[in-house]
Amino acid sequence: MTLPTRSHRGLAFTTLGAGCAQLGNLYRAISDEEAEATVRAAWERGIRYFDTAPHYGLGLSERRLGRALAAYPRDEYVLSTKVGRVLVPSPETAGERDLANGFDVPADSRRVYDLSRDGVLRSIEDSLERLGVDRIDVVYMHDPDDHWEAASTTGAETLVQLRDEGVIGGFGAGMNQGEMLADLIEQTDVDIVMCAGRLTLLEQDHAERMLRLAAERDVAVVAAAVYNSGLLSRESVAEDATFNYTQAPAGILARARDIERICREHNASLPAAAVQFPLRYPQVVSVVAGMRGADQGPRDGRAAHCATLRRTLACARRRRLHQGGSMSTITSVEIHDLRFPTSVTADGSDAMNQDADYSAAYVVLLTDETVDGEPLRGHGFTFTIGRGNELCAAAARSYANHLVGQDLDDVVGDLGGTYRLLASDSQLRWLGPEKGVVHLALAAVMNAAWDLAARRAGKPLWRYLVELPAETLVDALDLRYLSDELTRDEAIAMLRATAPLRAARTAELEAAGGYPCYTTSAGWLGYDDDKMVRLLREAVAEGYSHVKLKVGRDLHEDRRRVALARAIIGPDIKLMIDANQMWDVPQAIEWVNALAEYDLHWIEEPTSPDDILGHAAIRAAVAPIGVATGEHGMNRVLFKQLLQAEAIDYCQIDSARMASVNEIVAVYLMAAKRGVPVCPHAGGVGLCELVQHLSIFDYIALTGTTEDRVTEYVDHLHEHFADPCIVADARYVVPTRPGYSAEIIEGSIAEFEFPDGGYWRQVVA
Ligand SMILES: C[C@H](O)[C@@H](O)[C@@H](O)[C@H](O)C(=O)O
Repeated sequence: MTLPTRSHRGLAFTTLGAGCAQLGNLYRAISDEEAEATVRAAWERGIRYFDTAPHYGLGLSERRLGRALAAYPRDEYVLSTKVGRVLVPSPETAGERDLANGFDVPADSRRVYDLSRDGVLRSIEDSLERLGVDRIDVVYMHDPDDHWEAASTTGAETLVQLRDEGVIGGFGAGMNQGEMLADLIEQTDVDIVMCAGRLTLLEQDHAERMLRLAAERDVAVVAAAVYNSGLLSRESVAEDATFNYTQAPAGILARARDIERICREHNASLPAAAVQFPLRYPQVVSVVAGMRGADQGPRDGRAAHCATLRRTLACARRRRLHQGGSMSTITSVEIHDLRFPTSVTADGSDAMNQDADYSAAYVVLLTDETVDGEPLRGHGFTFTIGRGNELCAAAARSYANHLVGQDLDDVVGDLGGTYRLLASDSQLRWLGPEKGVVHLALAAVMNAAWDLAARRAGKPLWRYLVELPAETLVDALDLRYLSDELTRDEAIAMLRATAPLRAARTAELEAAGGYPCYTTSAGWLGYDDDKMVRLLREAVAEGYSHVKLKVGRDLHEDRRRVALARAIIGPDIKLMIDANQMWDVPQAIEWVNALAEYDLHWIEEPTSPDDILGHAAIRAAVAPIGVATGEHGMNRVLFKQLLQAEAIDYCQIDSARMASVNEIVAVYLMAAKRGVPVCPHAGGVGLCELVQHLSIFDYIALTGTTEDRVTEYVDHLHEHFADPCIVADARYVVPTRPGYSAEIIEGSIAEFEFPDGGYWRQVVA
């Protein structure tokens, strides 16, 4: 089995390559057997890219590597060597050792720098012979720092010719600097460059231009000396470690320790992170690391989630540039498992969920910034109904930890990047993907990130979204897997089209008293008739035009309750029913039609939330009663299909199940394109606080209408929020305070934290 490969111009490089200077007795002599065992161990580890040079031990490395590789099929590995230093016999020094150049070999030849046509041809001919092969895949000009003229003319021209003749697969240069490599990419026809010690955890500045040009010109990059000659090669940075071949200066040691700490916080090994780091650049095809002995050399090992690590390290670097000064970061995260005992009073009860304790896996992102003297924080949560909330809390911690230590500008200035950083965690993703506990947890963390962004901007979330440029908002969205339904350009065009209308729409909505809502508060299945009737009467008095009842346990009972409700609310108020996934498709059709005489507006969640075609079948069979679903819609792809299959009349996104604005606005756009009203789900703790922002955004930035649109409202638990939603005259009053209205007050956390909050301790006692 080989390590993963990255291909470039027909050559498949394993992402880890073996640097073979040690085979030439670098610093100390090794035996031929040891050399062979080293190569064998690399092969067994899956390495299929080997790099050598005449310079390494005056040809010894090439000879040993050639002998060891003869055991393997030539087509199965990539081989590179170098030109520039031509070896010429030196009988006068034959009795000495080559230690001045770092190699413990007899100095029976010497190096003459020569990138003339003859020099290059001779060097390659000798290398072919020493390696015992008939072709070399890649030839690098070796350290041409002082030989620009020859490298860019005769050197490059000769190698182009050899490439055309098929003697070599491709060519480039290998150097300890980025600038000249960039110049070579710009001015010659190189295929690949090897950059040593300048594209590492500690150093990237000198590689920036090279990387940019390599991307533009489709030139591959190999990173070498990624430990900066020792400093990053051990789990802990040693006091006497070397940096680029000399004793590491104090400043460099401090930076390396900084990185060591960050690695530790991300549960990553420092050497593994050093090897992984350059591979984050798509231009990099391989990291070449030195090998010695069968048991040594680089291992893929325990690497961090690299995207996180990379961002964190970039942040650490910027912090140093700011000299510890003005930069703000996410300093820590708090996670709370909050459970409110709603099952005691049957609030929230339905046919499927009879004893819901409305719960929140609540996330607070803490920063070292203040706004008007108050600490800036981001608050978010996902909603569950009790048991299992601890799983969401644990998963939320796994995600939120990625953000700790990150620059606030990075996190809130690029919420698309932040989302991708978390959603693409290559290990957590496996637990979904994009569904279940991990996705709920992602929703909690991203809700907190959006809250943070809006608070920092000093705007309520709806306004923050409305005022974002179309491209910026679209770049924050997750449009992956949606392009067959909605392209980036379409999304931008839709948002741009409403830009001139937004100010007027905002004023209209405010003048109208806010966004219309319906109430479910009277309709919980565990309420007796008296309570239902009382609450329905209150709803009518408060001006609701729509109310919803839970159904689905007993048809006989449902007929009785629905008839009673209709009698109380009269003929004009729209009545919706909600079965919370109780039925199979035929049963749903039968049951709904048996209640149809009570003039129903929609049937919600008639069957499995995943059954797209089932919803379509029900819709066809119960029309004109509409079909609504979505509170258990796991992700944007499910909504895409519900829309494509024309399976729903009302789209009920859930603000704490899909991964926040990044996913939800994508669904809003798809629904708007198809003309399907979005009527968000909000039967839970805190969901009303969130969805008001989304509905208002929908009105102002997308649809401009409230026709046939109502957002759910349930009158529970708002007292626990620092900025509770306000509903008056059956409308969500447009919120004005900064953020996503997601903050839960300290006292409620102390009381309802599970299992140690005041309330729960008392229950257990
Ligand atoms: C268990 C919950 O209260 C659900 O019944 C609730 O979310 C409901 O489905 C709704 O539509 O509000």
